[in-house]
Amino acid sequence: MIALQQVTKTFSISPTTSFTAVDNVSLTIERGTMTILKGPSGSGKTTLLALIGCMTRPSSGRIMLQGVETSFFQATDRSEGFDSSSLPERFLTEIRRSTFGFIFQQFNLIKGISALQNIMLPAYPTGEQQPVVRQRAVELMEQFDLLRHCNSPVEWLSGGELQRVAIARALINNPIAIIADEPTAHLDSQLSQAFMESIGLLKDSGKTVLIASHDPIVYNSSRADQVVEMRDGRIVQQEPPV
Ligand SMILES: Nc1ncnc2c1ncn2[C@@H]1O[C@H](COP(=O)(O)OP(=O)(O)OP(=O)(O)O)[C@@H](O)[C@H]1O
Repeated sequence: MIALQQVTKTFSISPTTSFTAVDNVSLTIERGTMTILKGPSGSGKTTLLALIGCMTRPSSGRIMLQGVETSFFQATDRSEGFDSSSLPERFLTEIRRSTFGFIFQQFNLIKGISALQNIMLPAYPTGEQQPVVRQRAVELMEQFDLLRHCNSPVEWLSGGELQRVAIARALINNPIAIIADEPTAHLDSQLSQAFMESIGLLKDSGKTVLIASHDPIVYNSSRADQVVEMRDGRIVQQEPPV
């Protein structure tokens, strides 16, 4: 479903110097599987997630997303898929919205608005009818046992509830894939386990899951299908081996 071919991302850090955060990475992620990126701080995990999630463009190499069901996609020869590294910006944005749901470190929920409104937020730019989005958000709140907090400002919620709001928000546009960056960084081990259980259920429902983490609870999880270890922007080990 997701294939990276010799992807490199280089940042200019001054007029004369550049830094290569992701260096010649080739990786295949099958649909409906869970892939964990592990590695020390600065090894390029977040940058690789951003590349896969169409949030930034590679300096070189190709990123292919196949079988993504958007109208744009359907108008294209599906057997060839998309090379997201060569698409114009607005198509990238559309693909990002319809393909990926994002869970960030510290969850990035907006204080002062309700849990329900937080969950609905990623759907606003799609122009979908509000009552339809609201109904879907309510259903997600029910699924994640959050209904009684529908109208609570998120600052009233516990750590576990915030985590479930973040997962529900990532699902509001019914994405094919979930991308999570260090989702357990601020959770105790019990909540981290709970997170992996929830995310494992999403995998069981057919979602592709991609997580960057240096938490052993995540990368040692029995739910992972593939663990990719990074160092200095490169893949240094992959389980199972390719
Ligand atoms: N926009 C940028 N400009 C310059 N350097 C960057 C930029 N973004 C990331 N980097 C550098 O690229 C390297 C990889 O960063 P990245 O955030 O991908 O690592 P990481 O493995 O996710 O680290 P952590 O586990 O600490 O989040 C780091 O040295 C970082 O400073």
